[in-house]
Amino acid sequence: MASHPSALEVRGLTKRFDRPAVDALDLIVRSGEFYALLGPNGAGKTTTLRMVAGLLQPDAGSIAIAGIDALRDPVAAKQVTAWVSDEPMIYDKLTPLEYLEFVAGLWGVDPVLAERSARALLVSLGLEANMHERCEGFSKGMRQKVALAGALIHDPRLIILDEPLTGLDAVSARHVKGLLGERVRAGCTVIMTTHILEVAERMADRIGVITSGRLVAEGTLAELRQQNGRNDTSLEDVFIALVHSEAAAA
Ligand SMILES: Nc1ncnc2c1ncn2[C@@H]1O[C@H](COP(=O)(O)OP(=O)(O)OP(=O)(O)O)[C@@H](O)[C@H]1O
Repeated sequence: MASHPSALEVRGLTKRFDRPAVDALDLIVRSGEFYALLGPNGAGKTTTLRMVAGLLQPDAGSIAIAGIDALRDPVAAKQVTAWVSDEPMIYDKLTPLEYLEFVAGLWGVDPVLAERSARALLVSLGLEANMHERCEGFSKGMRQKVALAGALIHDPRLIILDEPLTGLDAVSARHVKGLLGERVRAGCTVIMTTHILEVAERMADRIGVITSGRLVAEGTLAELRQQNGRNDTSLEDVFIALVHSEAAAA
């Protein structure tokens, strides 16, 4: 995957419910970058990512993950992709270690390697002390971290996260950010939605802004500022200006 220039290439992606949620969206995320997908509530971020992750069938368009046609070959695409939703689903009766070993087994990861990776993931997410406790007593934040570890256990090259930091305390958020930063430095690609603009500002190589199912701005923070003639303002100011101007144009 590292050899393919784009980790994700979406063309004309469209999904309609009672009205268009994603509207002929074109989006390219380069291999090895940390890409933050921003947008107001209902902009179409989750719908886009659910289609990319193979959980929702598009009405039209194409999705290529590291050059793999994800609509024609969803299994190959999923093999290199992690999906972390904002509603973590884990097995309550298992301990985190058992859960990770179970997920690794589904992916066919060698058991010795799986146990080593599982322990390393749980340690880096601050769950070392809870490794052998059943997940049923865990808080939402702890469950979120177990779900994240489960999504990373098969060593995916493209990591897609929908609001991964919501509900996490400062220490847990730091663990998650640290882990994602590490993965990017190791050559993985991260695509993340967030309403925490400060995180996008600090972590993202590039930022895309979606409103009404379309990409309305994209670039580094410096480029977004420049495009908006706001050279010394925060991402929050740029974001609000963008969303206002799109709403006014609609
Ligand atoms: N299963 C569904 N059935 C009907 N409408 C849906 C469904 N899922 C999403 N939508 C609609 O599609 C639009 C885009 O929703 P989506 O969840 O993708 O937005 P979002 O950008 O992720 O928003 P948020 O920031 O609030 O999570 C919204 O109008 C939403 O109501």
